[in-house]
Amino acid sequence: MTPELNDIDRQPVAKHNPVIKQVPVIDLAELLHDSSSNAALTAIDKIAQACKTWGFFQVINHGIATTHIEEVWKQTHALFALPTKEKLALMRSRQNPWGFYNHELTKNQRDKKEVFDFTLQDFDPIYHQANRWPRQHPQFKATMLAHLEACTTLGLKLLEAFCLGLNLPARFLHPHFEGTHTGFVRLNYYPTKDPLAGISTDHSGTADLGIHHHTDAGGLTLLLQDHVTGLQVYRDGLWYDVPTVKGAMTVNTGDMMQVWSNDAYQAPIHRVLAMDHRERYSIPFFLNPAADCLVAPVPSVVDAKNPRHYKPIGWGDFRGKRSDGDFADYGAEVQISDYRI
Ligand SMILES: O=C(O)CCC(=O)C(=O)O
Ligand SMILES: [Fe+2]
Repeated sequence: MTPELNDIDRQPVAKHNPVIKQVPVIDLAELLHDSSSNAALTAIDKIAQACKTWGFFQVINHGIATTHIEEVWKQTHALFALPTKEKLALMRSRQNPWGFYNHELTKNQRDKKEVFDFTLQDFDPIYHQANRWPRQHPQFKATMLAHLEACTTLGLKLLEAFCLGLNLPARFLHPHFEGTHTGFVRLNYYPTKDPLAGISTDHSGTADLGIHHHTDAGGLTLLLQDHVTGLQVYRDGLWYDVPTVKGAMTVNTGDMMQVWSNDAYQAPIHRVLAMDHRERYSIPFFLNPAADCLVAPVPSVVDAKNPRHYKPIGWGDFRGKRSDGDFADYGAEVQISDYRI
């Protein structure tokens, strides 16, 4: 499929970078310790404000141990350093999206990256498939599953702040997630060389970006970035760099949060530049609702002046279609705009 001529990815990069000043770095210490304290209320306010503007913010003192994060990075580097043949043995398929992939598409264009995806062990109510794990690194599986769990705990805490910011009870959305969520972790590797160089394949379209522009499909995303910049967010016709902050996790809202909030919160359009000089790694965790969840604007955020903007979206179906589009070109990728009233 030919990309649209007027592609968002061809818009200019901002000369000044207000993201650095405006995407807040929010200290979660008080929120995690005593969510009714004044400092926690300030943090909740900042989170809601960020969700209504850039859709991005960074969190520090997020409760995930530095030693754990270091181990996650170590295992991530080791995975992508495996010989190509061994990575290809972990390759995902259309039926089973878990494992390695080196020619992922975003909006039907090939990304210059390699990825490795996994979900909860023995719980996959959308695809009913098993995780793939590398035999060569026995510690990998335990480290990664611990990471999924740590991110889930933090993600559910942030979900409370997201709800409070919409004047909903803190745990209003929890029934769609707790014990039933379909979240997953992705390891991203952006090499300087095209990952398909030297591999014979019919997927040879140019990969001119690390990830082409997209919004994340689910509730919210918790991202570990390494020290190499490359992530950019799109706003009003311009692209802005999202800085890397040592020890922080970068958070952004996803499509389902935009739908629940009836557009009060924005799922930001973002992308990653192609790495030409320095390789880059990142590790997003996508907190996604239960497979059978029907996502629709929350009644209390809708009124006569601000009617419902979306028809209900069956999460399992939406996610399945998005993952198909990542795998291969099956026509236009599904978007929440397809459900707009
Ligand atoms: O690599 C990054 O910083 C962002 C990755 C991302 O947007 C994604 O995997 O959806
Ligand atoms: Fe993303």
